[in-house]
Amino acid sequence: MTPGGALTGRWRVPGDKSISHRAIMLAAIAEGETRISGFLEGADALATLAVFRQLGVNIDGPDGGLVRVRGVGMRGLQAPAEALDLGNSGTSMRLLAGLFAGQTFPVTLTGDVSLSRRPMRRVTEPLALMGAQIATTADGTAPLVITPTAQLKGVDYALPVASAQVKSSVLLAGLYANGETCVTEPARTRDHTERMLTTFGYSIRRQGLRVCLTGGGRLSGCRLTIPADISSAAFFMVGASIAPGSDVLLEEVGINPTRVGIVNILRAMGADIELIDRRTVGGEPVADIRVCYAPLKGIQIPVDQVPLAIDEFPAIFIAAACAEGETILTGAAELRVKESDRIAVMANGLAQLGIDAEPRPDGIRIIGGQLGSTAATGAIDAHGDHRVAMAFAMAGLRASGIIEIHDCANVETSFPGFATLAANSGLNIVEQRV
Ligand SMILES: O=C(O)C1=C[C@@H](OP(=O)(O)O)[C@@H](O)[C@H](O)C1
Ligand SMILES: C=C(OP(=O)(O)O)C(=O)O
Repeated sequence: MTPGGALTGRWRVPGDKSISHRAIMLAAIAEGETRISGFLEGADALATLAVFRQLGVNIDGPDGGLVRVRGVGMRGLQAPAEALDLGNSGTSMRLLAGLFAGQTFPVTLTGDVSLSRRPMRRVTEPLALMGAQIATTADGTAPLVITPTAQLKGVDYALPVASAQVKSSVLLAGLYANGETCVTEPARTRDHTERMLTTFGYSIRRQGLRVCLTGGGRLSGCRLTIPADISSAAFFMVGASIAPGSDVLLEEVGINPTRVGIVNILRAMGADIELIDRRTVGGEPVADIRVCYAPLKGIQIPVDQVPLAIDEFPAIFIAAACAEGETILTGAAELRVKESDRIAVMANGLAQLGIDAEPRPDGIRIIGGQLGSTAATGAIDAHGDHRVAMAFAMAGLRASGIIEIHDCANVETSFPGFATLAANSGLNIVEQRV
């Protein structure tokens, strides 16, 4: 990365990762065919797709974001010949643990080094309350070995952490359980599972923070269009906000209210963001997002925005480094159990660039205004975390020297083609494969 530049132009970032996973899962167990467009052809979503092929589901594509799934119905999945490797994808492992808990065959779920370190008891414990039998390592991590149970039973579960993955895991198991399954969240988290179940014709009841469904129903294949991923758009929203002269239009981005923390937080910092032509695509609200450069100021990030921006904090920390004054994040301990410990890894990277960043158990304090004014240059270790790598790429717009980002091949998990798109939009970035 050589310093400087501005972002300009209009483009569509790849499809939403969370929605792509769910589209394949529900299409596979639906009756009839589902045609999906806008599917994310990134490693995480492809891992979910490959799993269902191993379970005997006939899937065409992806081809230019188009996927055709011939659903096998609730009871049509077949035993896989070997363990299912989910790579780097926490969403795949946690949601599939729920979906597979109610099957009649055993399944083993494995992942890469990062995924094998992440906590899985948050799903195995509520699933055990439903009668599921899932073994983890002594540390509560993958591999997950799922042994079939005669019949799952519904549960009324209060989530201890605000996690859409845990909520979704329990709801997917609930499809196979006797009676009603209810989940109550401590704070609203992304609701793509609930929306998509509705799109596939499954009845969901929501009251405030509580969502319920009754097991034993069926899903009907449908047509789905997946919006562009706001979590991928976030890097360009931050890049355009921090680089003078920037003016970008990000097309057809999902603006589900459970995902718009990045817009709310950047606006509170003074960003110039306009949501244009709001409409609904595939059961999800979308808009074109225009972002122009504007000077940012540091803020205390409202705690209620944390679940709504949970994957965007690496990018937000770069915005904070460029803002005037200090930014404080609290209530975000979950960041420590993502693909990397995003508080520690980001604090180390910011320190490497000469920025004062004080990590805390549940957040961080960042003193802004230093990027560009210090000898902001150096080698950053992304620790294999796609979002850390892309966040530091955007820092290049304001750094005073070359930034080298190491261990960043996993960018492909959520954003295939990121470096090319970023270079075409004005970032001075060169990809080197080792
Ligand atoms: O349900 C989902 O698709 C996701 C939920 C979030 O995880 P948690 O449920 O652990 O907060 C998020 O970080 C992840 O990238 C995707
Ligand atoms: C946390 C993330 O994904 P996952 O949990 O699916 O690995 C992410 O994409 O930032």
